[in-house]
Amino acid sequence: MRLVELTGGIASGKSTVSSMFKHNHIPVVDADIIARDALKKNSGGYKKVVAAFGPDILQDDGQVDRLKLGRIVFSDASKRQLLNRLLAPYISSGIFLEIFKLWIKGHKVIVLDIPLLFEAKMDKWTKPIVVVWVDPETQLRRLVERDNSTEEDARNRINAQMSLDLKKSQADIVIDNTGSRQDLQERFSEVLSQVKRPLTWTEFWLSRDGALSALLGVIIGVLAGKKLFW
Ligand SMILES: CC(C)(COP(=O)(O)OP(=O)(O)OC[C@H]1O[C@@H](n2cnc3c(N)ncnc32)[C@H](O)[C@@H]1O)[C@@H](O)C(=O)NCCC(=O)NCCS
Ligand SMILES: Nc1ncnc2c1ncn2[C@@H]1O[C@H](COP(=O)(O)OP(=O)(O)OP(=O)(O)O)[C@@H](O)[C@H]1O
Repeated sequence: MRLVELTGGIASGKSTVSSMFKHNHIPVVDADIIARDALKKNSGGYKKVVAAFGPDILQDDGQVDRLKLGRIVFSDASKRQLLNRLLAPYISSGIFLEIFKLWIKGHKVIVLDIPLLFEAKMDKWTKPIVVVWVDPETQLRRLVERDNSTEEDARNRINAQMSLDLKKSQADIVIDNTGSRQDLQERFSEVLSQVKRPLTWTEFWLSRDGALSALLGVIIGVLAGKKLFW
């Protein structure tokens, strides 16, 4: 099994690239969706976060007001660390469960869309690491336009993450998404062929079919050994 990491900065274009993978029938595990589930009303993460941040972060319907919580954590590093610490176990177990479900189905290449891969030190488990990079001005402009947010809120969110240049320096593959969508599509086609190249032996043994072949090999070996000795 090949675990391809797709990461980058906020609004650098990860979701846009992950849609391209899905269009090419490669499954994507989206950590943002798992993190959203971890904050849904009455979930374990929700209870811990409400206990720590107080009922002021709730909407009238009892759900977490994400905009409000975002304003709090993206302008205060210690509160952000607290939120990360409370949700981390739910997010990592959610990611693991999704990978396991896809493994059971026999998928050999799985893309993990994890924005905070490096910050969470999860980068040792995936290969290759694909970083979607944009220049800082484009990132700020796209973030403000997409979220209809103030420039100050957008800057706070960008500054809450490790610098995109540092992430780029640790990538196996860089997708520069500063240009047009057409440029991105062309670069994506090159990346797709790298991601879909044949599995290495190690990747094969880690896939469901590889594990079943190994198990079958062991069973045959044991049976053959018994026949020889009895
Ligand atoms: C603070 C929250 C409620 C704000 O929700 P909101 O709907 O406004 O944003 P959303 O969840 O869509 O995140 C958008 C982007 O913000 C960035 N981001 C999210 N959480 C963080 C964080 N703790 N630190 C730095 N950047 C973050 C990511 O690039 C993400 O793609 C939410 O982001 C959250 O619960 N964050 C903590 C969980 C987490 O770490 N999520 C990232 C999964 S790896
Ligand atoms: N090459 C491009 N040209 C113009 N707009 C783009 C391009 N790529 C992405 N966008 C737009 O930029 C915005 C950010 O992209 P996207 O949502 O894919 O980023 P992201 O990295 O997934 O963000 P987040 O970290 O918040 O999840 C979106 O509105 C998207 O439509």
